[in-house]
This record gives sequence, structure tokens and C-alpha cells, in this order.
Amino acid sequence: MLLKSLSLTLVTLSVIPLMTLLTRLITKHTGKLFVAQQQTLGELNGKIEETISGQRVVKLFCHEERVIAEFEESNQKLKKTALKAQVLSRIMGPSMNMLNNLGFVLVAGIGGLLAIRNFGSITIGTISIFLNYSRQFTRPINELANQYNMVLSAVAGAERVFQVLEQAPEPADAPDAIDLKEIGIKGHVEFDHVSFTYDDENLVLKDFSLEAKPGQTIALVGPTGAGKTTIINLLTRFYDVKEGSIRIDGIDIRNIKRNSLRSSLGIVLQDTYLFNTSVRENIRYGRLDATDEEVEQAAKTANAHGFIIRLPQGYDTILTDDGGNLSHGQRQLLAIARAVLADTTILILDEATSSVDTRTEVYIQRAMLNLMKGRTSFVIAHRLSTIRDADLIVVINHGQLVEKGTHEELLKRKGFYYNLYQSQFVRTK
Ligand SMILES: Nc1ncnc2c1ncn2[C@@H]1O[C@H](COP(=O)(O)OP(=O)(O)OP(=O)(O)O)[C@@H](O)[C@H]1O
Repeated sequence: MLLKSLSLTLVTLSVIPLMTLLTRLITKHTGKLFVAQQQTLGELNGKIEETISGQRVVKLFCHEERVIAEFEESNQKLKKTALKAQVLSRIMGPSMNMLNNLGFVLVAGIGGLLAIRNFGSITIGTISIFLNYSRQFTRPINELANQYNMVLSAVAGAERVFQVLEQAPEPADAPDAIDLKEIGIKGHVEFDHVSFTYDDENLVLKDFSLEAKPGQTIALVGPTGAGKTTIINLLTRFYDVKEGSIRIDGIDIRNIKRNSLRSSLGIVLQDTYLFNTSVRENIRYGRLDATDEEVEQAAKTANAHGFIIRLPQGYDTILTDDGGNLSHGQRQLLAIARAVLADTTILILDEATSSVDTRTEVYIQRAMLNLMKGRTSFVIAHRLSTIRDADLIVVINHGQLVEKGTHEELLKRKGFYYNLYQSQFVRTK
């Protein structure tokens, strides 16, 4: 090129800085817009998911119109951002073509002038060669610029995926962590001067100590936000203590394999998750290798057998929509049956008798008593009657243990528990 004509070489190359500048200018904006588009799309999807799962609440509070308006708003926001991103990114192709054509015009125009003025030094053939060079040269740049836009759009999507993937997983177990299944446990649980904070600022548990001897039932009582669920979260190691330690049979739970710790804990939560499969398989979830007889035995122990055999297909009845075809009490009985089948040494019963009628509560209480026999149990119950017979009642307020003792001892003391008990706003979870 240079040997043929220095001036035409410079003219051919002159559009490249312009192309680079234009690419940078456009992609600077499209990059941001693609990220914003992904964020808005995420927000919209989150809203849809939330509205569908909470549709009953929406209907009960007659908030349909507000929800539709919010959806419309998010949708418009996405449309606006997406439109901006797409329009700007689509400008790239035509703008590059325009610069290409400008390059041709410059080569042809300046080449023509040079040919007329210095007749003989530049021929029509040379101009035609440079036009060809110009096309060959700018086409790949043009392509690259367009591809760069697509890459930016893909990167914006990938960034969102990596945000999820990069969330720290639970730390791995120490290589010498103990497997409780191998050694077997008695169920002696100790909280030793435990302190904990979720946000490194506010202490949710302060110097909390508690001992549960094997087979004992410990009731956790206290007003809302006192820290009862946090105690369970620490025992299950969804979080680790900040200070102090929790020990099972003398072993710090941080030195126990997480899976073996969790499979030693039977948990009955207020909100039981039921799978879209048969009643039998839902109970079997407590221990996957249990036989049909063992499943039925567990259901009998949990007082669930009676209602199960009255279902259209008995144990083979398929549960719909997270157990939507069962009552709240029936769902809890299935959760208890699961825990019976899991046959763990330590039990955690969280608000297991709330939101059911008194008759069902009696059923559930009997089932719970059957389940708790011989196991170390932590009960966070909604009604004091559930925990009256507990070996130890632990009263927590603002993350601190304020009182402990049996029901009678605590009533005699006429302290915090007594007041809770007297109050009609008693809240034992
Ligand atoms: N994931 C969390 N992140 C930050 N703070 C939390 C979290 N979970 C609970 N908290 C705070 O910790 C405190 C104790 O909450 P916790 O759920 O243990 O109380 P609780 O006694 O179980 O209450 P309730 O009876 O209402 O369930 C509360 O102030 C709560 O706001």
C-alpha cells in the first residue's frame, strides 16, 4: 500500500480512528444499558415470582389492582431500558457503514484529484486498488464492532449469573471433622457463653448458656424477636457462633461434619414443605430407605394414620401444590411422622401447634409427646400448654437468658415468665 501511494494509504487509514472513536462512544453507553436491562429484568421476574407465590395474600387484601399497576410500572421500566439499549446497539452497524462509505468517497475523491493534478503518478487502477483495500480493511473492523456489542450484552447477562454463583457457599468441613453417624450420640447439648450477631453490629444473643441433658425437653420462651429461632439457627449451623461454643456430647459442633450434624437433628417447622408426590413418599422423606411398614408405623406414632387412610387413595394420595389438599394440622402431623421416621437423637420443634384448632392441637401434642420420648428436644411452642411439662423452660429476652426453671418454679418466682403466662399476649415462640 505504502509503495503504491503514501497519500492514498493515509486517506484509507484515516477513517480507522473515527471508527474506533465511534465504537468506544457507543459501547460505553450500551455496556451500561445492557447491565441496567438485566437488572430491570431481574426485578420484574422477582416481582412476578413474589406475586404468584403470595397470590392468596394479594387476593385477601384485595390488592390485585395495585399489584397489576406495579407490574405495569416494572414492565414499562424494562421496555424503556431495553429499547434504549437495543436502539443504541443497532445504531452501530449503520454508523460503521456510513464511515466505510465515507472512506470510499475520500479515497475516490482525493485519488481522483491527485490523478488529475499529478497526471501519471496515480492511475485509475491505483484508485481502484485502494478502494478494494479500503473495503477489505474496514469490513473486519465493522464486523468486530458489531460483535463487540453482542459480547457486551452477553457479559451483562453473565455478570448477573456470576453474582449468584459467587455467593459464598458454606465453608467446607475441616478434614478431621467428626462424623456423628460413625460415633453415635447420646444427645447432650450445651450452649457455652454463646454470643452472636447477624450484622456484626447488633448482638442478637448475648453470653447465652444452656445445658440439655440427654432425653430432656427444653422449652424456649420469649417475646417476638427475643432470639429463639437464632438459637436453633446456631444449633443447625446455618450460622456459626461469634463467641463461645455449642457442644454435642462434648464435641464443638464446628468440628462436626455439617451433614452428619443435620441428620442427627429432627426438625418440625411450623411451615412444613410437602412435595407434589404421594403421602407415603412425603413421609419417607424422613428416611429414604424406610419400608412401607415403617412409613405406616411412623404415621401411627404421629397420629396421622387415621386421617391418611380416609384420604381418597390413602397413603398413595398425591399431594398437590405443597400439600394444598391438606389442612394445616394434617400437614404438621405429616411433618411429625417424617421426624419419627428420621429417628434422630435431638429434636427441634418450632411453633408446631400454632394456627390449628384445639382438637387438632391435642392430636399434635400427643404426636409430639410420642416423638419426644427419649430424645433431647428443643421446643419453641406457640401455646404454653405444650411446654408446661418441659424439663426446663428457658426464658429469653433481647438475646439474653433472663430466667430458667420448670413451669412451677417459674410461676412461683413471679418474674418474666409469670408475667408472660398471665398476659393474654403470651407468646412462647
Ligand atoms: N437473617 C437475619 N438477619 C439479620 N437479623 C436477623 C435475622 N434473623 C433474625 N434477625 C434479628 O435477630 C433478632 C432475633 O430474631 P429471632 O428470629 O431469633 O427471634 P425469635 O425470638 O425467634 O422471634 P419470633 O418469635 O418472632 O420468631 C431479631 O431482632 C431479628 O430482627
